[in-house]
Amino acid sequence: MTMTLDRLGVIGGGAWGTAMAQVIASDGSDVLLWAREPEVVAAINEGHSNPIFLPVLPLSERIRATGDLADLSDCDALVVVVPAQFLGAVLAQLPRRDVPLVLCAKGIEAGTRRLMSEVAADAAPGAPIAVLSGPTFAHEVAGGRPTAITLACADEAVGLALAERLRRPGFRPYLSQDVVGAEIGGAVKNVLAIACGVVEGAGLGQNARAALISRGFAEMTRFGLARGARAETLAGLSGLGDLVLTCSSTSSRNFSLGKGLGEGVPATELLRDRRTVAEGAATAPVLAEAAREAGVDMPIVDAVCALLAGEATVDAVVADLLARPLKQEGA
Ligand SMILES: NC(=O)c1ccc[n+]([C@@H]2O[C@H](COP(=O)([O-])OP(=O)(O)OC[C@H]3O[C@@H](n4cnc5c(N)ncnc54)[C@H](O)[C@@H]3O)[C@@H](O)[C@H]2O)c1
Ligand SMILES: O=P(O)(O)OC[C@H](O)CO
Repeated sequence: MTMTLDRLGVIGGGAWGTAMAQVIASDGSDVLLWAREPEVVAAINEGHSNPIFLPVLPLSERIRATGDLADLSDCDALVVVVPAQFLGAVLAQLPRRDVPLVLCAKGIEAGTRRLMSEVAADAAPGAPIAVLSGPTFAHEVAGGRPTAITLACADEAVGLALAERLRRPGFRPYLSQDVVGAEIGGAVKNVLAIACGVVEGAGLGQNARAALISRGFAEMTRFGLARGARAETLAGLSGLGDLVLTCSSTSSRNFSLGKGLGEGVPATELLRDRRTVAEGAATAPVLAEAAREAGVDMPIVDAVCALLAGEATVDAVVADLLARPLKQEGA
């Protein structure tokens, strides 16, 4: 069976939705993007730009924006780039829920602890589901810089068709059938990026950052394996690759949030009135709950939760992490 994937739609006009629309349009394809904010719709249609979420870059004239989800009803597949905590509400409003959905949010739903594929399967039971995740700062991707990413889909043929449709000279998807693994890598790395930002903000040094990336990856792996992920997915682009990226740069909103915490600014202040998303802040407490439920030890994630909740100082969480009982590195 060949799949028709001519008309692609993008749901979400933030930085990553806009960058994905730019990727799709880069071979001359028309793409329709749904944005929640009327000013984003107007800026894309009238000025071919998105000064709110992806400033500076001129966008392709092939991108057309709409504020009405019904306009996407004749799309053959939808790239869904709504932040994790809003995915369920937006998918519930989709006029058509049987076309492939390519999920791009990196997070776990608060309250329900559902992964994004579980949210989508509940909202759109007939839709083939894929996850697109990896080390991909939106401004670099939109600017055409070389990028590799994981495209995970349980149905190998659907995954291949989507990857063929989305690949571009500078944008290379790697295929996987491990949807859960790709999702867990993206969700957990955001929380660990906050921790690395704390290390930077508090001036704890580069040894501490490397230790945190390495021990954070051990936490990601323990949790992922407990949830049925494959080790090679966690060590791939959507896991370790994205962890390294976001733990190394203030281009990461999660890292920047952590940097503020490390400088002593309360989370309430850092998160107040922001328009851009730092997914790790919402995912951290729900990830910690899910880990406890699965009997998985995630001390760095617990430390991030304590800092976000204002329940501990940086000095105290660092001292606690270093004073834990000695253990085997692989345990
Ligand atoms: N920015 C990146 O470089 C990047 C790269 C890969 C993946 N992602 C992931 O993509 C997802 C979207 O991030 P982004 O960077 O595009 O967002 P962003 O921070 O640029 O913009 C915030 C987005 O949230 C939306 N939003 C706010 N309130 C909403 C509501 N009530 N209902 C629905 N939508 C609402 C806004 O419309 C906007 O699209 C996140 O899960 C993020 O982790 C981002
Ligand atoms: O800015 P962040 O921290 O949301 O990271 C963006 C992407 O997830 C990087 O792959």
